[in-house]
Amino acid sequence: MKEPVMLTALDLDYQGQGVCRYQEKVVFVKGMLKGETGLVRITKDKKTYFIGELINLKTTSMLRVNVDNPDDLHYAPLLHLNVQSQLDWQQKITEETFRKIAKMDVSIDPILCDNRDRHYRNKVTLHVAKLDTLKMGVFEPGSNRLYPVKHMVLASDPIQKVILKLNEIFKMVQLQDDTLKHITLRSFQQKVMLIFGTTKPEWSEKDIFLSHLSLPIISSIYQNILDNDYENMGKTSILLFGDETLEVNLGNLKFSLKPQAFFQINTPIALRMYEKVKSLIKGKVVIDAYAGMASIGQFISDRVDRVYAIESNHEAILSAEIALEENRIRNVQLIESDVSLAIERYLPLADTIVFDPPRSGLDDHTKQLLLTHLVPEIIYVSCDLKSLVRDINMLKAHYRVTSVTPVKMFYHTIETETIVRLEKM
Ligand SMILES: C[S@@+](CC[C@H](N)C(=O)[O-])C[C@H]1O[C@@H](n2cnc3c(N)ncnc32)[C@H](O)[C@@H]1O
Repeated sequence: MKEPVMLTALDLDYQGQGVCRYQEKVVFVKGMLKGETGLVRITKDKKTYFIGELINLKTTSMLRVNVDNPDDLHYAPLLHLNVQSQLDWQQKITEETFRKIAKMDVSIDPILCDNRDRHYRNKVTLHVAKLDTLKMGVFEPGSNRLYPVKHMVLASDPIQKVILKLNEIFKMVQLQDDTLKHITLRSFQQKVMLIFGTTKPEWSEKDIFLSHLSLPIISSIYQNILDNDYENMGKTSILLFGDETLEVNLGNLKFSLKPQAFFQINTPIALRMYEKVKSLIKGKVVIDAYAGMASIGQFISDRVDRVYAIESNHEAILSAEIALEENRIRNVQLIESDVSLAIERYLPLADTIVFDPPRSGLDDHTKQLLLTHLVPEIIYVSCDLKSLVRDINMLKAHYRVTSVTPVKMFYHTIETETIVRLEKM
């Protein structure tokens, strides 16, 4: 459709897009907030809905805040919405998702949040693509167009310093070797672990980076060999410089992170989330499933008799072993396995199971088992509302939801984190 049309957004959907109506169909428009009117070009007709592109706004919402660099919206798509409205939006989409997918009216607890909405990310992955020379930036979700990143408002200060340095290198040297695909930066306090993701071990421009990256805040540099095109991290990591691990603290606990070990990206909020999980648990023998470095298992270990922590990533298990030793925790047993393979053996031993799966949620085998071997209590921590509610929809025949707590882990983005407690009926 060539001629732009004037539309008003009636709502803000779960992907942070304005929801308008045109010719009896819904139009999703990125960048529009509820109540705003603007000139929109319909770019795609998808049978049941349209996709529109905002040309300009005629009226703006009181909830809108000024964004200095519009390119930041590619990785922080809610940056133009004030923070209180982001919290309200997350509460609302949590309630709606339960209603739409599971046909459940649940009462939602107040969202767990703090007042640090910028520079909170302790981990950032930037992508590298070859244009005339190599460029470093972010991809717009769902596209392979790279937007160069100079300053990242969500990244921690030390990560930001290293991004600036990397930009200088990209500008100074006309890099050509597209073996380099990703750059991941992890930080804690003033230390940064830098991980170059390459398609193969031979990488001709490695020494250029090593000779220019002499910042005191960089405590380690790794090269990680990618196993495929769609994951940011492969199984093999080669230490090029510095310490093997990045030392981090979570409350009184210490962890030594290896490049692939999962760690929550917003440390103060993660601490509040773990405190909440701990306060919900009533059982004494707990399975920590999808355990990472068994951070939840270790955090709750002083309140329970025994924890079985199940995790499939070998580096995460190695990091967990070191942490258990350092933290002098004796009642957490690590099980290196896929959850779907180990769950059958451990489920009959436990009275609580904590799930914290990746975005895809629980596998069918695990869900079937939960319906035949009823466990008294399930705490489900999830970074994906849809898979969480889809799984609860299946479990609701035998479990009742007793609390739902949204967590503001990812300010200015459409990512959500939620804790749900279920108990056997
Ligand atoms: C969202 S993280 C949660 C980690 C941990 N609970 C925390 O708070 O740090 C999910 C973890 O599940 C692991 N994982 C993914 N698929 C798995 C599977 N099928 N079986 C066991 N672990 C898995 C990942 O390696 C990752 O460490």
